[in-house]
Amino acid sequence: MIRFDNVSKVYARGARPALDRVSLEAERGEFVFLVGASGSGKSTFLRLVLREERATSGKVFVAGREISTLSQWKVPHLRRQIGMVFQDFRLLPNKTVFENVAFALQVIGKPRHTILRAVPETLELVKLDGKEKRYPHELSGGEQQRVAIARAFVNRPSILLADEPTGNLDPGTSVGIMRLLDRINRTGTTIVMATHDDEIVDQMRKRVVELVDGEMVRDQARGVYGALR
Ligand SMILES: Nc1ncnc2c1ncn2[C@@H]1O[C@H](COP(=O)(O)OP(=O)(O)OP(=O)(O)O)[C@@H](O)[C@H]1O
Repeated sequence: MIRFDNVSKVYARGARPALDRVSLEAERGEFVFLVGASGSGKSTFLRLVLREERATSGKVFVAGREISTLSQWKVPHLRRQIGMVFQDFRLLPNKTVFENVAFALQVIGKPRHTILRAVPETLELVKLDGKEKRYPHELSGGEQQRVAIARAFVNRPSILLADEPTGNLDPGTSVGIMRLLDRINRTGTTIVMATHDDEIVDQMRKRVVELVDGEMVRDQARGVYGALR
């Protein structure tokens, strides 16, 4: 589903690579934690999958296509297959819960009847049915993140990328968010989650990929946050 072949990313000439010869394959339906210190290259990895950046060298494959050479006009089609969740939720403050989720379908031209079916279904999945009419400021942080996840998933993408989705949440709320991501993963969605949350990584026992200064130093099945020594 996602494959990196010897991928490097250098942002400015002369600077050290943000990603350094990374090779990795994530199959359909896998759950991968990306861990590493601040600046180790986690967000760069996610941006390359989304084609927000292009690899300086190496090849990036997403859903069977080599995307580093994908022409710009095909990028929106690529992004429809990928949902993205952020630490800071990024909801539209002047839209209700329903409208925030519906908007993701409107911008890709889905018909009204699809929206009226898919949005309630997805809000039920994230357990926010009954709160459709609330505005983001009327929700807790955990609820806002559920809206953001509903928005990312409403189009049923094959890949969900999450950049520190529990970074602004307390431990109990984070566990709830992880249960939800786990449920989404079980529908066959490939998930790559960048995180600093050691407790969550240790609880979930999923594949762990660790980056240090852009290099992949560990790829561990059913892994933990810190390497076992
Ligand atoms: N747009 C950019 N231009 C230049 N350098 C960048 C850019 N984005 C990231 N970098 C550099 O690339 C390296 C990797 O950054 P990246 O954001 O991928 O790390 P990260 O692991 O996601 O960090 P964090 O955990 O703090 O989010 C860092 O040295 C950073 O300064």
